[in-house]
Amino acid sequence: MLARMTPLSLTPTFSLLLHRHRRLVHSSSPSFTPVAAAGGALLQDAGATAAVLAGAYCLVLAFETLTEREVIKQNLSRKLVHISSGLLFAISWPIFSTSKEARYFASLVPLVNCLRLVIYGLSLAPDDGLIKSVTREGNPEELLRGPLYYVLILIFCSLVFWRESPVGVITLAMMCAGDGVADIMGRRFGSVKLPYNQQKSWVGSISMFIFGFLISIGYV
Ligand SMILES: Nc1ccn([C@@H]2O[C@H](COP(=O)(O)OP(=O)(O)OP(=O)(O)O)[C@@H](O)[C@H]2O)c(=O)n1
Ligand SMILES: C/C(=C\CO)CCC[C@H](C)CCC[C@H](C)CCCC(C)C
Repeated sequence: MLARMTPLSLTPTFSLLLHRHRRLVHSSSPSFTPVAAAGGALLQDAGATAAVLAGAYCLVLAFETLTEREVIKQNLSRKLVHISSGLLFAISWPIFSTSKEARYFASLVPLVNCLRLVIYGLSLAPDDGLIKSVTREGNPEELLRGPLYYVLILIFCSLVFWRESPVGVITLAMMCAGDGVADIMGRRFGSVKLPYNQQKSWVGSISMFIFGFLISIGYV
């Protein structure tokens, strides 16, 4: 089934962006050279990395603030960061250039967040806000489990699959939307548990597949 899917880079949205980008580069510079194009791509990727890094920082900060002001509970904040950060990260991929290096620039965003989690997870520096918004019980060591594995998967998907294969975005859709919604629905309506795992419910598991599938279709 995957083999028959249109590669992400060739879907209408992506090819339109690519076409516009090429037209812009050619029309704005009559003396167009490959060196100028490479410089343009580098600049575009550096700008996109800075913008997505700022977006990631603001997203975590927004949830820190909401949790600190007790607008939402810590557990809900953690799940909402879980659902939104990976999905928004994948949505940001088209703003990177079509160069070979673009995926390395994009993966800098989860890499920086990975370093952040390691630094605060090992308590090398304090960051109560981050701990409140992305952990379950408020222990710094928790940053080194779920959140750290999460950003490692973001790095892996951007480096290995990038926009060339739908496998990366499907993985992210299942991990972010599927797993996140399973938690929210399962806790609320999941009284009937799976026979082989009393921690998971039928409602949670079915919601995971439905939401993961729907978001995957949206991306592909
Ligand atoms: N298939 C699932 C998955 C989750 N849940 C509900 O969601 C809670 C949290 O599940 P999960 O996200 O898998 O576990 P966490 O320990 O929170 O793991 P993570 O760090 O990945 O969020 C479970 O206790 C359960 O109530 C469920 O009912 N059915
Ligand atoms: C709470 C989490 C997992 C546990 O289930 C997720 C932790 C997420 C990180 C702390 C922040 C990750 C940010 C992303 C790399 C980039 C988001 C970019 C976007 C444009 C907002």
